[in-house]
Amino acid sequence: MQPIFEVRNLKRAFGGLAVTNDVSLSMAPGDRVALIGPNGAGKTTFVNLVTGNLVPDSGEVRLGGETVTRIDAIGRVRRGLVRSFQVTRLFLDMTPAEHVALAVLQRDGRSGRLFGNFLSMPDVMDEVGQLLGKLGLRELMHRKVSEIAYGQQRLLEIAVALALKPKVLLLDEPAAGVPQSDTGRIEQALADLPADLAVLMIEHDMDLVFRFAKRVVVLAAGAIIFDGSPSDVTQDPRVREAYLGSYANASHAA
Ligand SMILES: Nc1ncnc2c1ncn2[C@@H]1O[C@H](COP(=O)(O)OP(=O)(O)OP(=O)(O)O)[C@@H](O)[C@H]1O
Repeated sequence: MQPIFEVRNLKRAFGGLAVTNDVSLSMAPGDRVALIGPNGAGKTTFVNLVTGNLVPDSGEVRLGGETVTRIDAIGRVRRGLVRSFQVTRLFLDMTPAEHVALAVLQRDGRSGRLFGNFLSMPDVMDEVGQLLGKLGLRELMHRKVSEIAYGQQRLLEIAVALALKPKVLLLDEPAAGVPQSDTGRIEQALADLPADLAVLMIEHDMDLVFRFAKRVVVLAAGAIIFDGSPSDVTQDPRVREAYLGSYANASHAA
């Protein structure tokens, strides 16, 4: 299958430190990939380079066959490369319905109407209701974000990302900070993601990685040291040395 997403020989250094060191990666529609690696391995920097929040020193990012390396973050979102909205970027005084409605309007290029009463636009609100319903947030759609639980806020991040109709979704630790009792709902939301969506998830929780991912990519000191199946990753000596050594002593790798 043709890749929907490709990174070729991406490099970025800070000072003398090569934080992204010649990284190449490709994903096909429907892929479920976990990106793991020890603290400071360069995962966040890699995602920032991919989304257009950071500029690489060299290399290429391609989306659906088009080179997007020089296109800004908003242009990449328009082309279907979406990063999950972070809880820290949700507006506490706004409701889930408002967040998702704004994303729908932005996606459709109708953001000129942002200041209109979009809550009374039936086409928008039908979609908002459906999306929030799928994530179990329908009952809470008109509550303030500040009044809903942290796990529900994290589900709202996913709803906002899905409202943008992504082709490639980058999820940054979707279950981090969520109490154990609520992680099942996040996992269910991940399991229910559209089948043709390519998903790259950064995750420290290895149990979640093994349940979600069909493929695991390991980054260490800015370079990919493993790209293969979840069953092989634990056997790989370089991975064990770089990463899983610390995991062996804890149920959740840090
Ligand atoms: N803007 C910056 N200026 C200088 N150094 C940076 C900058 N951003 C990141 N780094 C360095 O790059 C390295 C990789 O950081 P990065 O946050 O990408 O790693 P990470 O794998 O996401 O780590 P974690 O799992 O802890 O979030 C670290 O050594 C970090 O200090």
